[in-house]
Amino acid sequence: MPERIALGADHAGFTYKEAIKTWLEDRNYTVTDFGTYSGDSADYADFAHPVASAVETGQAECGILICGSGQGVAMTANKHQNIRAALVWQPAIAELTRQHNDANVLCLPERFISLADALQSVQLFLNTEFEGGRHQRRVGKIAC
Ligand SMILES: O=C(CO)[C@H](O)[C@H](O)[C@H](O)COP(=O)(O)O
Repeated sequence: MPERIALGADHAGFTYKEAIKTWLEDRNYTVTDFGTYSGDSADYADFAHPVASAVETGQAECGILICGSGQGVAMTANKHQNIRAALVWQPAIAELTRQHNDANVLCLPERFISLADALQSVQLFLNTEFEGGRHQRRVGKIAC
């Protein structure tokens, strides 16, 4: 299970990023926080690229990104090779995207998910194994 987590958000994900960071640190995860560091308006790509790069290079074992809808950070992170960034809007999807997609970046929409569901999604994302098997074959076909 991952221990080193890269974290990032724009202004619309800042509040949940801070809550998720506290949740992770309370559980002894090693967190690298790539910002943003306030609620001032910011551009999601400026945080999604560094998080995706950290996962790509192995600095972090997985990433968590938050913006208003989750879409901007997911689109940005998925531009990176070997990144499978999953937009998650309820906890069951977090579990499923680990089991079936071997997702390595969790993308959350702060404006459309409760904090309780976001934290439960983080917990499931970090503690669910990839099932492999037929899913490994399918994941292998994603990269182009
Ligand atoms: O990428 C997004 C939308 O697809 C994110 O939700 C952003 O956080 C959002 O666009 C920010 O919007 P704002 O009006 O600048 O607060």
